[in-house]
Amino acid sequence: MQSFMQGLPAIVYPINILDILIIAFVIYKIIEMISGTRAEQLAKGILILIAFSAFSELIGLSTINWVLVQVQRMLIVAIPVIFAPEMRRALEKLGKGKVWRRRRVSEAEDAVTRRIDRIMGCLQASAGTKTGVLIVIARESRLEEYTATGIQLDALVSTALLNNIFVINTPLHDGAVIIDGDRIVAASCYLPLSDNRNISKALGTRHRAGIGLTEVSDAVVCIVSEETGSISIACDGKLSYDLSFKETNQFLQEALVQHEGQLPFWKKWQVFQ
Ligand SMILES: Nc1ncnc2c1ncn2[C@@H]1O[C@H](COP(=O)(O)OP(=O)(O)OP(=O)(O)O)[C@@H](O)[C@H]1O
Repeated sequence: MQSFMQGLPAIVYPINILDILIIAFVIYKIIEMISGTRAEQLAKGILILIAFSAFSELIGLSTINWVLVQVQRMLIVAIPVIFAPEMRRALEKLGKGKVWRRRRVSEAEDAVTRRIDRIMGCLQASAGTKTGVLIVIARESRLEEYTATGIQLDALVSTALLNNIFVINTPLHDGAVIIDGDRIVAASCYLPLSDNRNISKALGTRHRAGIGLTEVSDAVVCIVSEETGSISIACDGKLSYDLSFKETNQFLQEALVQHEGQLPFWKKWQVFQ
């Protein structure tokens, strides 16, 4: 503690305040990122361990303190191994930032609206027949890693084709369809499952996979439940559950048409995909 105090500058310059504010912001973001995940429990456990270790040193319990210090050292090696998937996810979230997004061709509003109508056609038909559906609509984040897990299609988006893909017991019905622009890029794709503990247990893996992808990308994911026929949309790691047709349409319009309109002018020019 004393050495820490000695390390502090005698005069506080604006740069020191900026330094502290950046650290505070990073800690806040880490807490926000791990909240509701397995890592939250681990962080609490480590804090308790550090508190015990400091307390044992303070009152002179040298053997206990030695054990606790060794455990902490061991954790430095164990944590990256145990939490490799979570750390990968956290880095992916970091990469979700605008810096890494690709440039896209801007589309006319009516072309996006027409595509939404075709997707809505499939969602409505599937909700009626209680057919499980998982449709990913790409925005700016790159999704090649996920399209590569499925069967490549490169077909124009149409209600008939989407309906056909999700017919139960057909080769492509399992997994997600990924739409990018006016193309169905792939079907039967595997998406990363969300490990958020706050997701209702009533929702199964289809919903968890939909939410999972939106935690690591800016894609919008439409889900129809096979059990209830209800339509949900996952976006930014959150699920809007049991939406009416009107609400679904409105959500997609806002997420896709208005999103397109909000792009700064330099993003509307395609350079390289
Ligand atoms: N990681 C994944 N990526 C893509 N699709 C997945 C993934 N996990 C599950 N699915 C799809 O979800 C189906 C299983 O759905 P499950 O019944 O577990 O989920 P659910 O959310 O309860 O959906 P429903 O309400 O439709 O039953 C699988 O057959 C598969 O098509």
